[in-house]
Amino acid sequence: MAAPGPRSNDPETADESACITTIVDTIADIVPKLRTAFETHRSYEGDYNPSGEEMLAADVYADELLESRLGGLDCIGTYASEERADPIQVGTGLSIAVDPLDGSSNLGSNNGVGTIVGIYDGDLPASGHDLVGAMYVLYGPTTTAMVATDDGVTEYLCSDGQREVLTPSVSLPETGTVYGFGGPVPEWPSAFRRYAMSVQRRLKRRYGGALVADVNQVLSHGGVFAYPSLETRPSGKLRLQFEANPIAYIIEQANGLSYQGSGSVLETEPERLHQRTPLFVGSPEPLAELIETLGGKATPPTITTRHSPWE
Ligand SMILES: O=P(O)(O)OC[C@H]1O[C@](O)(COP(=O)(O)O)[C@@H](O)[C@@H]1O
Ligand SMILES: [Mg+2]
Ligand SMILES: [Mg+2]
Repeated sequence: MAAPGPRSNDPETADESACITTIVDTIADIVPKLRTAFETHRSYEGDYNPSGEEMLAADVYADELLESRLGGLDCIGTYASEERADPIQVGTGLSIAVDPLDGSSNLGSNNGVGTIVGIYDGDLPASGHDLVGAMYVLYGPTTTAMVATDDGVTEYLCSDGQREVLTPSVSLPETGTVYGFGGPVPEWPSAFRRYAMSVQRRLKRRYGGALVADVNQVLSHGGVFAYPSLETRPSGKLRLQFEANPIAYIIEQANGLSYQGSGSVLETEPERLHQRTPLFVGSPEPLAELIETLGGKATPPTITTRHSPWE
């Protein structure tokens, strides 16, 4: 068995734990407002975000509401969002990187969308190893929140501005039953295509076009999510700071694995705030097979977890 990864996420301090709790409570409180905005902010505004994507009115609304409420917390020093070119200083404390509305293109078709928050102890762009916590909200038939700290992953039901525990300790099964792969098949790298042909014989296809909703399927049933590099997107589509790092942290804290082509997503060198990365996350067995197929060496999660699948 290969040695564990070179670095681990430092356990968060009592202040960081308190800050994470306040962030989660604040987001639970604004969920009803966000859901209402999804009904009334459905048009494209003609403005483009730093990744060159046209923003929905709901993208802008969610970003402004999250900036005002999270940026107003005493424990937050920096607010950054995929909708803004640069981070903004809002005080002293932790840095948060937010995808205010993930899966925006699903709003018009009334499919699942989400919000992703990475909570870093360090200046942005930061390493995944600077994460002290991460969460996502999934706006589906019900609204749920998946919250990861170095104590593990807890799922909450968000209702009427409150949250209640739904799953106290989320842990991925060794193999699972679903897969979701993004991007046009003809543009996949040949090694990934070989892997996909193999996996689809054993797992059920679950792909809906919103990272949070697709990853939540994997966390619920076990399996694998992938958005690989493409011919037209050699660095992949998903953003490291706002999407890949927080999702990889949640998955690894739930005893799964993440990979980006040469190692754990959390090992990726942060170069630019809006840099993109290939993203592979999921249960240990399908991820180990994927890593080997892509020419890598499956190693244990890079963050120490209480229930490491490698013990
Ligand atoms: O439309 P595609 O190529 O399937 O890409 C889907 C991916 O793009 C995204 O919608 C990008 O996120 P945003 O909507 O926040 O820009 C992801 O949620 C999803 O995984
Ligand atoms: Mg997104
Ligand atoms: Mg978004």
